[in-house]
Amino acid sequence: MTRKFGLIGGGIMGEALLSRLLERGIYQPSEVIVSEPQPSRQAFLQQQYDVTVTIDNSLVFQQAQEVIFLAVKPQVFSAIAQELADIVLAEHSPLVISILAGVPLHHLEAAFPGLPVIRAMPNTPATVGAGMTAICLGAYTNAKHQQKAAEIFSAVGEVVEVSESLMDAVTGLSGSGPAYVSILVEALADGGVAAGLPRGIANQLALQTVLGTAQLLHESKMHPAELKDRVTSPGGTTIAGISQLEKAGFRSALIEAVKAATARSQELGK
Ligand SMILES: NC(=O)C1=CN([C@@H]2O[C@H](COP(=O)(O)OP(=O)(O)OC[C@H]3O[C@@H](n4cnc5c(N)ncnc54)[C@H](OP(=O)(O)O)[C@@H]3O)[C@@H](O)[C@H]2O)C=CC1
Ligand SMILES: O=C(O)[C@@H]1CCC=N1
Repeated sequence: MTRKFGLIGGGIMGEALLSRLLERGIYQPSEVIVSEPQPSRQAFLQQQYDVTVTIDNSLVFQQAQEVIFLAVKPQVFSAIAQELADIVLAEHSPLVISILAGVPLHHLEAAFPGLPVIRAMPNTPATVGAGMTAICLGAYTNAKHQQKAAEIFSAVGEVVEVSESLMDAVTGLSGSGPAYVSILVEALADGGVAAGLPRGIANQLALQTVLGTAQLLHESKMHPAELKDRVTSPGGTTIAGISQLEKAGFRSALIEAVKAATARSQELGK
């Protein structure tokens, strides 16, 4: 049986990628093997996607001819590297793609000697095809590997290539960003409830405001400051709200959040 795509770690991000790759026909279920330790998760992945699921990472490593996709927590990376250390791949040289926060190319390349490695940082909107992924290329990659990674991550959203020195900052911004934006949506809705709106309507207003604003910025290519100015009437409601945001350090809180997440990504790679 020829497997092309091996996924190590069938959790949130692994499944997000897998589901879109299958949906897009980039891989057929019979070409995919997934390793996952949790029995209930194994059963779910097998039933939902009709892929081969195993508990054995070495089987994935040995069988996947084209891509080994690492989607485990960074904290289990060294255990997996040890587990796979003695396996020699004689007949194929798969591209290893890692989405592990913080784990640098030189650690990945040491764990998979001689194999082409790409470090990537996607985000959870990948689940609905609206992801943002940054990739950086390892020393043993060529244009074909670059194209393969671009094909995989294009299936779940937009892709940019950056130098590795920027990957921790990418992680702090777009990798972690969906959590910050979710808090923003939740807090906006809470504000609406505080101002007297029923919860359901407040949630709908908050979500559509964030979605619509992002879409408008995206489609118009308008600078965010310009859109802010367009909303803000002299002596009006918006400037009253913005004054409060500035007083509470809203901008600074977001800047510091991205910096803290970047620093944590750097720590995870040590
Ligand atoms: N969540 C996010 O928004 C993003 C996450 N990432 C990165 O993606 C990676 C995965 O994150 P996420 O999907 O959120 O995490 P999850 O915990 O949802 O997924 C990890 C999966 O790996 C499984 N696993 C644990 N140990 C092993 C092992 N030894 N061999 C094989 N599988 C194993 C876990 O099983 P079990 O649950 O039983 O432990 C789990 O199903 C992380 O490195 C993270 O930094 C990158 C971008 C965004
Ligand atoms: O929180 C984390 O560590 C991962 C990496 C980016 C998003 N989630």
